Amino acid sequence: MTAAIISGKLVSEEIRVDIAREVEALAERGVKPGLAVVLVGEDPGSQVYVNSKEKTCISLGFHSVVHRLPASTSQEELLSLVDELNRADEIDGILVQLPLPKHINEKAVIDAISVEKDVDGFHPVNVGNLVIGDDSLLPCTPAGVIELIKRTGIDLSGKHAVVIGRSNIVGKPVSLLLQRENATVTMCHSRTSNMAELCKLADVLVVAIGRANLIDASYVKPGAVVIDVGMNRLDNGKLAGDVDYDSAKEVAGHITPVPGGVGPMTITMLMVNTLTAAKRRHGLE
Ligand SMILES: Nc1nc2c(c(=O)[nH]1)N[C@@H](CN(C=O)c1ccc(C(=O)N[C@@H](CCC(=O)O)C(=O)O)cc1)CN2
Repeated sequence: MTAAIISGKLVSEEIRVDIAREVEALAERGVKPGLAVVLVGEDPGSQVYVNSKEKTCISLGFHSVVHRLPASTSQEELLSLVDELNRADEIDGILVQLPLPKHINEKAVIDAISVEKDVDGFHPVNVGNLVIGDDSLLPCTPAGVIELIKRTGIDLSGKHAVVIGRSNIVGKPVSLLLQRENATVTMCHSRTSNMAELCKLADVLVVAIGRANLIDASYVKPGAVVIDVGMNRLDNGKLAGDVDYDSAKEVAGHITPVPGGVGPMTITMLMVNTLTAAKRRHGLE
């Protein structure tokens, strides 16, 4: 049996309809959610993602500001812009596109963003709140992963989830969010010796390891939900996930494609966070 495809594109469209409706309701109360995106340098991938964020903001009726700065921008100049955006009344969310040029300390920049406007969910206070289970702005890709699993209708409670990858922006937060849903979570990484054996036990397998097509059917328990967070650009220019889709889909129950799976959810959850931040700032949540 071939797996059901979990389309991040379709789920994104559904969520965006709800967001647009909420934006209309907020407009009646004189509130327009505002997102500021800061891009430093000319990385082609980042330019595409930032353009897409700007377009999505506009299509949803958000106030959108994009600061495109040269690669030569100093850390002080960037911190001064963040400070300005922290104080700007029309801005509810701030996102500094990563990666930043090497001469800028990413942590210093993330730490400078106001916790309430940190729509990336990367600020240490938001990360800490995620760890202790308090309300916080959640990192967009991990939040998108959970949303995609929930929309399969499968209850995560009591399920065994295996997460491959322990990065701060995907693996660790995904594992915390899965635990929040009462899943039993196993973390695998590059030093895990019996990875295939552990993956084979997973009801839900989330792969964020950054190696194209590494996970094939031999890692997948029959009927499992397979979520591929990988985005690897191949020499032929094509995008490949970390999961060998054609092989894994023959064994999995549900699977996300790349492109069109987790990727589109990253921007959608950013819009959800911006809406949440706007409602909170205006006491409307
Ligand atoms: N400050 C941040 N920087 C970065 C983040 C982030 O969440 N915050 N994530 C990534 C890039 N990213 C958003 O910024 C992002 C990546 C991919 C997609 C997406 O829709 N991908 C498509 C394929 C697009 C393509 O062909 O290249 C898909 O998977 O279908 C959206 C957003 C790093 N930086």
